[in-house]
Amino acid sequence: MSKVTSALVQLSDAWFTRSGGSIFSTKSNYLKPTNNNNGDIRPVFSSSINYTLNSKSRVAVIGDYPKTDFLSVLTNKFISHPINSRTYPSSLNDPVFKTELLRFVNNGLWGHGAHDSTGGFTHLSSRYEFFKDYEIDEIVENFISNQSYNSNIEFNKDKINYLIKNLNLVGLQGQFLTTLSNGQFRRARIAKSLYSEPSLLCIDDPFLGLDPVATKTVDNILMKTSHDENIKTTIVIGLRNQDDIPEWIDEVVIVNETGIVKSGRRLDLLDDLNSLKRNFNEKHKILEDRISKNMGKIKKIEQNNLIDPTKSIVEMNNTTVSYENKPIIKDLTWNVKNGEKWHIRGRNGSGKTTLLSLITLDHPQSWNKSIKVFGIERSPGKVNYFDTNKFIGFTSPELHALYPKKHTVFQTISTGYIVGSYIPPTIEELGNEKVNRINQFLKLLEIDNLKGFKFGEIHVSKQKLVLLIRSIINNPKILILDEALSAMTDEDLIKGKCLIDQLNTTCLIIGHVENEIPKCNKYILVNDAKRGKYEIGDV
Ligand SMILES: Nc1ncnc2c1ncn2[C@@H]1O[C@H](COP(=O)(O)OP(=O)(O)OP(=O)(O)O)[C@@H](O)[C@H]1O
Repeated sequence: MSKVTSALVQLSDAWFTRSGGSIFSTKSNYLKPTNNNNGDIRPVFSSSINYTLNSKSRVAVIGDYPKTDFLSVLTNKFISHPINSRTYPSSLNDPVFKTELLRFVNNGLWGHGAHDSTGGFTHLSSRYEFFKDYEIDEIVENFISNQSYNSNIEFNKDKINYLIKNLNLVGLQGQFLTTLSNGQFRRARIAKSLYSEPSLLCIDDPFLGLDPVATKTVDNILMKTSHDENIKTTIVIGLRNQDDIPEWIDEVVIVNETGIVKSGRRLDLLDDLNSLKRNFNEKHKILEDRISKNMGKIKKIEQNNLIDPTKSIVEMNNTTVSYENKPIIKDLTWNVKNGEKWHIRGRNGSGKTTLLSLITLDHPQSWNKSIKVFGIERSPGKVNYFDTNKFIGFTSPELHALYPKKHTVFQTISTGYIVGSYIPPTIEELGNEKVNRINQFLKLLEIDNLKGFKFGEIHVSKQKLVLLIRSIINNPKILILDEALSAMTDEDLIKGKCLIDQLNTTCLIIGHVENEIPKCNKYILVNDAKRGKYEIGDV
């Protein structure tokens, strides 16, 4: 019994549903939930769960998307059946007991618009200000300490300085939140969660979209917090089967759709963890073969996309972009030829997204005569937003977070035919040819069964696949993929990569994780430590 006293979460023969339903008898003879395909009342896992999470234990939950479900179970997001099969210590009645789930991708189920699933805000750089539907901006330091909304709460300057230093946010404290890069914003969100010291903090994919240095930084602070007995927060992280598990993790819980497959000390389960990775690699290979064969058919759809490889598509000639006199892009001379596939490299905050937003005219400083896109100089009268973007396909974390969740998958893809609007055209407006093309892509990627589902109702990974199809549906001359394949499941990732590999469109690709990057033949390294010096080469 002594363990129970240190238990933070206790699951005893517990079943879970995403929302309330009447599948359980209200009497004591509780019924096993039926898999009746009836929306939310299906159980989250197909078997019951027994598990104890002890206070200050260092745990990683490993699995494909069920790991997110398991973290949701721990943080009280799902309903337990019977109700008392999940218990927290008596301190649950204590107002300071708090659980939090931090996620970096919004699946649209728990949040809308610029709000994300944890009630924070979705990163929305100034480059995409036109997406904003209400004012969300605030200073980084206030965001972390929650000052903007409650200036009466105690402000612990030492703690904030410690977090800012240890999450490498020095110099950014006074910057507006919406101006942070993706990686900077994710670190700020981790700082905010750590600042509020919840009793239990579950972080799903804590290293998502981080460069190797930032990954180490985040790893370090999570390790320190986990070991520091003066900080009451217990940290649980969610990782995919193929991810490396940090050494400071003592305990792992391997999950799949059925529930817990195995749990125990990390060092005792090394064989199981290695076999998960091996399976992942083998499955990856088999899937790659199958999908790439299937994807060959895309060539047929794309055959009229003839390309002259000698033609320049993007030219920058000594281009400079500055924020408050601080250059982010400095004297850049860059030439992208038709059909080339570029990997845009560089650390978080180095300026990769800024660079690409110059091309789409999303950046206020894109009207710069040193830039030519499709051979046309950037000056008012010569180019306009709509004509330029007619030929550019685009997907990014910002677009994903803010994309309306209420349209069907088919409608979502159909908006790829329209520049600057997210209102889907009618079938009549689309016409047969476009309707067929959408259907062909849905079929090739084996997601035609999702066609009528609402975008917000499908899994995050499938949402990313849908946005990828949306970005290529109008046969773009330039395809901009900003972290397009991150946070995808194994199978969807391979599908996404194979799809991009088959296209002969010019591609500009941002991605930090090697296996999430489609084949590229060129790269440019944006180096924030050496502004004005760019490494450009063949891959
Ligand atoms: N309006 C602004 N004022 C000041 N700094 C800004 C502004 N907008 C962006 N920045 C800074 O410009 C830099 C480049 O941001 P950008 O989003 O292009 O980086 P990135 O390389 O794409 O990063 P990540 O890999 O994290 O997505 C960042 O350091 C960011 O804080």
